[in-house]
Amino acid sequence: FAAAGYSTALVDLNAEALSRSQASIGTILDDGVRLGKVDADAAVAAKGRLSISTDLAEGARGAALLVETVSEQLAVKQAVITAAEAVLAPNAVVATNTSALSVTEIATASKDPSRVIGMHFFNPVHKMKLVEIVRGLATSDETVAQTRDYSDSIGKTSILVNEAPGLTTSRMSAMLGNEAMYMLMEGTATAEDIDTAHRLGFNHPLGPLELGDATGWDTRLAVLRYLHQTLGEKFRPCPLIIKMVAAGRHGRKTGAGVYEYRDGQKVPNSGLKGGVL
Ligand SMILES: NC(=O)c1ccc[n+]([C@@H]2O[C@H](COP(=O)([O-])OP(=O)(O)OC[C@H]3O[C@@H](n4cnc5c(N)ncnc54)[C@H](O)[C@@H]3O)[C@@H](O)[C@H]2O)c1
Repeated sequence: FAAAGYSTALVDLNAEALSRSQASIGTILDDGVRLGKVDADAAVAAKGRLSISTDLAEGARGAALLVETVSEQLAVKQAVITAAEAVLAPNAVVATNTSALSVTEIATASKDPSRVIGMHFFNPVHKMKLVEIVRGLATSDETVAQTRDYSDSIGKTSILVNEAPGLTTSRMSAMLGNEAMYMLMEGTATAEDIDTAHRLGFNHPLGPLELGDATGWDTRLAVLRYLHQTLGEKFRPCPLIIKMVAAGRHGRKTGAGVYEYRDGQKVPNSGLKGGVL
């Protein structure tokens, strides 16, 4: 937002997280200048437009747009929205970056739920073009249009999702990862070949098994269980995922998932063998 010309306030209760964020945004802009993607003066101006604060009332005062990205807990998000609304500009758009919570439910904390909407960004945010805009039950057409304009103005491509479990991206990604694990479990192909098939056959930057290792199969399993509960049988978690999580093979972060990792690097030919059940 700061790079696109908006006066931007970054708010967090944790002062250390705030300084780290400000420093990392500075590094991203400096790298952009070095790579010739960002004009040097524009980078200086963007840094100048970014302020940090541990005080929500100070950071949000008079703002036309709030994008809350606090911890993925309903009560925390609702409390932030209630507090921010006391100081935001009249008719401000209140956006939530939630990945899995209900925008409709978050909006019940607002004095005007028609102004509340989902604005779901993807990591790393400065590189990833997509924003999923999520319409809750009460979100107005005007709020959708304003949010689309904000998204366009920062150079993102937005899609509109009528609130549903897993939106579009998490739902498809969960299905793909689950199916890949069923194939591995059945011995259809090796882990390496299943990932290669997706990278070379579909031009996916990562195969579904290495992506699951990066995301963490514990997180994946939680998402699948939620989708199974809300959307039905087709999302039943693959038994191999349940087994791997029980064994502590959560992925990169535990040093092993479908593959093994040494010093953060994938060990060649370390994929779980097919037909393991
Ligand atoms: N991590 C991702 O890749 C990703 C991608 C898309 C969306 N999201 C969503 O973004 C949100 C944040 O995700 P995260 O992974 O950064 O979470 P996180 O828990 O790592 O960080 C949350 C931050 O919120 C701060 N915070 C908590 N309560 C606060 C309060 N009352 N006021 C101000 N700051 C407060 C914390 O200090 C912390 O810095 C979640 O809703 C998540 O679903 C995350």
